[in-house]
Amino acid sequence: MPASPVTYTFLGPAGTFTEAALLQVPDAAAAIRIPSSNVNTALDKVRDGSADAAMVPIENSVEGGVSATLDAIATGKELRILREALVPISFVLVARPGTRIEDIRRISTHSHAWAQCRLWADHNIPNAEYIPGSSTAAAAMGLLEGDVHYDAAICAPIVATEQPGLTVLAENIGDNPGAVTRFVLVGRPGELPEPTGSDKTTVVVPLPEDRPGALMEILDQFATRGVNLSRIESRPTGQYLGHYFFSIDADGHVADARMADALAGLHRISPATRFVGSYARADGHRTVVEPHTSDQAFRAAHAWVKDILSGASVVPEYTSKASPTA
Ligand SMILES: O=C(O)C(=O)C[C@]1(C(=O)O)C=C[C@@H](O)C=C1
Repeated sequence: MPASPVTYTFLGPAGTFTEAALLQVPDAAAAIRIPSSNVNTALDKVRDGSADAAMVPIENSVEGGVSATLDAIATGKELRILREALVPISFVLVARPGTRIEDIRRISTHSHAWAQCRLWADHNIPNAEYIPGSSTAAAAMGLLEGDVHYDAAICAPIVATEQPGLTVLAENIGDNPGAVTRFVLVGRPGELPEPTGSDKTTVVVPLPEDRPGALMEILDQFATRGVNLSRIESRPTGQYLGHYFFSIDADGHVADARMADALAGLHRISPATRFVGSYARADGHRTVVEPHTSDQAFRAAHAWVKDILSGASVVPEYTSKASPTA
């Protein structure tokens, strides 16, 4: 990324959970921040150079993967995930002053937010019709603009705090109190973030067709090299029925020998495999490395093969003692 000025875009407007994620990036508060109305627009701004990076949601602990993001980074001009951010999610119900819960006939919010408040809504506003919104904050701000056909919105508490024109009718209405959404900062290909020992690598692997055991082969590339997976999802490519790609997060950095070897294996099986990034984990968990999959073990193994090719003696001592023919 250029030194300065940095331009970030994010799923907006101000007050979204995505903006909260962006503000975790150390230089974001002082940078130029441009809201985008959806994930595709945000990523296109990165592709065409009008933004240096975009913060977008990728995974929710209740709802799972954010399809719009998974699909957008799997296709089109290549992008790279540069870092991740975790945001604890809690929702409030807001309306214009004077509205009572029993008055609500129509309610708007982002589809992921709605999915996380469904039980609460079933119990408390069972007859309210859901109107999809482009984000939680956009739904709330719509109430202030007046030109909307809904009476209430579900959004982050900060929107209600900063907008005196909104009344909070209910707090903590999420069905899962511990809900967390994972966001990623996406930029253009360039220098990779340094390995930290607590990293994640994201790849997109199109499933080879008409090949029995192809998925098993893909998983095996990670398993035999001791690489743990933290997320794997299949998504349709959109080309035709039955054509899928896998979006995978694996523990470790492409600079780690075992990860590089696993990715090379994926490329052999599925040459259209897309590397989406190696970046520091937000939770700081260190990658567990078995001794036989360490960088040192890979170096020793490669040196051994090199010796074989050069004609050097490569018989380990214990074999010569154990074998009567040695
Ligand atoms: O609408 C927002 O505030 C967003 O940042 C989007 C989003 C999402 O896509 O999941 C982010 C976190 C919440 O889970 C709900 C909505």
